[in-house]
Amino acid sequence: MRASAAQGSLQGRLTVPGDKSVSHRALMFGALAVGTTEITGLLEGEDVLRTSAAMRALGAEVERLAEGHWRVAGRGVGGLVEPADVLDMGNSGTAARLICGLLAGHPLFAVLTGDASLRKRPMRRVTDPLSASGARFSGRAGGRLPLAVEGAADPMPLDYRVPVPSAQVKSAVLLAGLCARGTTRVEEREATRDHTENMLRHFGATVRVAAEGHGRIIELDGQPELRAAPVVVPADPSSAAFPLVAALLVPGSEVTVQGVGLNPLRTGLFTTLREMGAHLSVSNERVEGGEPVGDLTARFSELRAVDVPPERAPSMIDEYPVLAVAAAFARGTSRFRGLAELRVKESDRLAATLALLAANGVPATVEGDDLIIARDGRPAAGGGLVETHMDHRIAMSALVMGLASTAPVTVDDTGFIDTSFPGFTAMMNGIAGQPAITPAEELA
Ligand SMILES: O=C(O)C1=C[C@@H](OP(=O)(O)O)[C@@H](O)[C@H](O)C1
Ligand SMILES: C=C(OP(=O)(O)O)C(=O)O
Repeated sequence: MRASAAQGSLQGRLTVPGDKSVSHRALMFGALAVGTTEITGLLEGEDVLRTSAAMRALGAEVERLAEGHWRVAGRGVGGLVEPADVLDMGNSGTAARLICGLLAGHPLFAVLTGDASLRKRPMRRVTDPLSASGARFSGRAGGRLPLAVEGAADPMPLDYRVPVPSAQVKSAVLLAGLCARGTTRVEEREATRDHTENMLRHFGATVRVAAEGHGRIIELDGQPELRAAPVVVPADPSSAAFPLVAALLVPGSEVTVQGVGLNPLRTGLFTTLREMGAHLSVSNERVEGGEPVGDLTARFSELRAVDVPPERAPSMIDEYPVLAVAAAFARGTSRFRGLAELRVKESDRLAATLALLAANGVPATVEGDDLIIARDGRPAAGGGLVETHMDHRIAMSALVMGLASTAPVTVDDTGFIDTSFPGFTAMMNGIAGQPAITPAEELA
C-alpha cells in the first residue's frame, strides 16, 4: 500500500471504530457476569474477534446482532469451562495477558498461542504474579507463547506492585482476583488506563482506588456476583489519532472525529499535540456509558517541537509512532522520554519508528529510552519503503506520513491494520476526497 501527498486538503466528519481496550473488556466481563450483556459500538477488529472466540471457547454465548452490536450470555464468576482446543490470540497482547488472569482463577487446563509477533512478546510479566495465586504456567523459553495454563481451584488473592507501567498486567491481576477469596491489591507507580476498574464497578464489583504520587493503589473484593450490564463503547482515541494527525499536517485541512473516548488516562497525545501548537478542539463533551467522550476537530497547524516527559507515556503509549510522524513536520528538536515499553509491543516500536523516519529522510536518534527527532518545519521528504513488522500502528503511521510528505510513502504489509482499525484506508481516502492511499499493485 502506498500513500501519496493528498492533492488538496483533508475534510470531513467521521466516526472511527470502537475502543479496543474497552471492547476486549466488555466481552470478558460479559462472559463472567450472570445474565446477558448488550454491547454497542464494539470494535470488530481482528484482536477483539480473537477475544470473542476465546469467550465462546470458555463457555459464554457470544452473538453478533448487527454491526458493533453484540450480546454475551455470561457464566458467572468462576463459571468458565475448559476449552476443547488451543486459544489463538492472534496479534493481541491485551487478549493474551488478560485471559491469563481470567484463566488463573478457574480450575481448568488451557493452552494459549498467537501469531509470530505475539509469540515474541513477554508473558512473564503476567505469569510471574499470577503464579502466586496458585495457578501454574509453562511456556517457551522466557515464558513466551505457546503457554499452558492450569488454573487454581482455590486461588489466593494477590498483593502486587506492578514493576512496569502496564494496564495489561494490572488487569490480569485484578481479573484473577475476581475468583479469589479476600481482597486483591494492586499498586502501580504510574497510573495506567483504568477501563478494568471502571468496568468492574459497572458490573457490580467493589473496587477502591487511592491516588499515590503519579500512581494508584487498587483494591478489589473477591468473589463478587457480577451482574450483566449494558456497555456503550466509545470511539477509540488511539484510532482517532491517525485522521487527526493527518489533518494537522496536510495544509488547509479540517477534520472532526465524533464521539471519541476522552478518559484522561488515554489523552496524552492530544495534550502533547496542543503543546506543539496544534489547532485541536473538543466540542459536544458528554458522558456515555460511564466514559467521557467528545468530538475532536483538528485543523492544519504549523507545529513546533516538543519535549514529552516520561510520566506522560502511559496515557499515550500506543500513540508515539504517529506522534513521531507529527514531529517529523515540526520546527525544532523533539524529545520523547522514557519509551522502554515501546520495545515490547507488536514490534520493537522504538526501532520500527526510527526506521520509518530514516527511510523517509527524517533525522532521528535513540538515546537510552528516548527518541529524538530534529527538524526544520519543512515537510518530510518521504519516498521510503516502511517495514511494518506485523505492527498495525507502524503501518498506519507511515501511511499518514505519506499523505503529507513530498514523495509517496510505501508500506510493505497493511494486513495488520485490521487488528485495530478495519476500514482505515477507505476512511482516509474519504476525507482526502480521492484514493490517496492505494494498493501498491494498482500503481504499476
Ligand atoms: O490494557 C490495555 O487494553 C492496553 C494496555 C497497553 O499495553 P501495556 O499494558 O502493555 O502497556 C496498550 O499498549 C495496549 O494497546 C492496550
Ligand atoms: C500494543 C497494542 O496492543 P496489544 O498489546 O493488545 O497487542 C496496540 O494496539 O498498540
